[in-house]
Amino acid sequence: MGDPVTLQVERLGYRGEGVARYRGFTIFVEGALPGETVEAQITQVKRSFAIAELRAIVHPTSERVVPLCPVFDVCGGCQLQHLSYAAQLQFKRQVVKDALVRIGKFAAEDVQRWVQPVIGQEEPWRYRNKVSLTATARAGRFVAGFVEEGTHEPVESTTCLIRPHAYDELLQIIITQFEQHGVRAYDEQSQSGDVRQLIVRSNHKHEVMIVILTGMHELVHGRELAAAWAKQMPQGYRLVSVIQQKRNDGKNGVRKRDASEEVLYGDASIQEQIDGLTFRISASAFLQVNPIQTRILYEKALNAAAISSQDVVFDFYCGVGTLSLLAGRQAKAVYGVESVSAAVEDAKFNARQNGLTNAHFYAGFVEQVAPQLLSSEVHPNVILLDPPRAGCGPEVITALLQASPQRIVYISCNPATLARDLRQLVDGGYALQSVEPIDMFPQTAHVEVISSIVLKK
Ligand SMILES: C[S@@+](CC[C@H](N)C(=O)[O-])C[C@H]1O[C@@H](n2cnc3c(N)ncnc32)[C@H](O)[C@@H]1O
Repeated sequence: MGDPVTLQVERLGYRGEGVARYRGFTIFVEGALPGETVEAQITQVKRSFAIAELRAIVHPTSERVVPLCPVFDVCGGCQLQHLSYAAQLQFKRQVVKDALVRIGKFAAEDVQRWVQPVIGQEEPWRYRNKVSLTATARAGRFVAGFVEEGTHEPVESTTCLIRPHAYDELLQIIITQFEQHGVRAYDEQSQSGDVRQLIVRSNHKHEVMIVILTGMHELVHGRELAAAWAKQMPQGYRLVSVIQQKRNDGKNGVRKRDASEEVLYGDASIQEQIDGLTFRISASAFLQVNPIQTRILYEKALNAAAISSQDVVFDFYCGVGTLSLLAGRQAKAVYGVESVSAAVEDAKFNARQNGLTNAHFYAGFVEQVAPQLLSSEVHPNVILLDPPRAGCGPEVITALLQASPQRIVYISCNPATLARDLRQLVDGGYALQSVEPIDMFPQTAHVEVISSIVLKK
């Protein structure tokens, strides 16, 4: 503890930190890159690993680049801005391969064959269509930003290179008006103040939704502020919705589900177009955050699913029905399941507004709905899975194995849980055909993966 050490960095850990060996210990050094010799100081020692703080780079790698963001060192939003984009993509492919070998226990030669190169983004900056910023009161000021890694503290910055340029001006307008009207950011210490989170989302037409997350109380001046923002939008942008989401934080900070929503301006939702279909998205509903890569993600997923007009498709974890309806254009029928009830209402509305009468949506947890749906008389040939980071879990996989569809396309944002679930599917009689990683989150350590799985004859 406290020792200064010189380390040879061997690889990147899955969170993008440099990994080195020192006296039998694995040492994680944030900011260090593979192939580098660095000086670091040990700051935490655990049983089998230690954490060290980077002090100096003795020999940098040729893949090191200067991070463009002024707060890259502290902000938890990006982890890889110091690594060339080509090397970021190689790293992400390796993360997927490692998870399949270590967690999925698949043979390295098979994994090498299955895992394709990562599909990168031509312009890997300013790609997000949504930001969720944590708000805090700091020296009497309203601060909102991505949090510092491992803390709840937002990092203050006037810009962010993974969100649209116009958001800089937009957020400045919102925050200035909050300050002028005495709307305060929530202060954890005194447990007072109004705004806990600020969410901005926009679509390809540059229509904007602002969501203000507060406690259960009324937001004083909320409607006036929203109307004022509508008149001050950055050039080319139009405000279409301002929502106050009220949440009651239960004991020990556990968030109770008795949230309510109030429309302070415009509509309760925003619309987005994907591949010729129009989707309504409510404030609490999920939408992929990188619209350019999403089109590729869906195209690859649908190719892997190879849906014909005879196929019955189940889309588990379906959000507002984006993939379900794209699949529904080709299928005999599609059935979507999603836990956020507002998203399910959006999905039903989206089926109607796109004239797709063969799509059906159910609200509930896949763990509970899937076994019922799969034991009913509707038999799926194709199942699409797109779970959150936790993956599907054993009950869902067991229900899938019993239903035995011919094809499963599993979209995952977490290679570790994907590898765990794939192992169960393969042991249950499926064969893994291909694993296509796609970079939905350039500059971060996250990677999205599309896996194609077929029932063995
Ligand atoms: C990664 S998103 C995918 C959504 C959709 N496929 C898309 O591309 O927009 C995962 C979705 O699963 C929902 N979800 C999370 N846990 C769930 C569960 N246990 N059962 C049903 N839906 C769940 C989330 O609300 C979210 O909409």
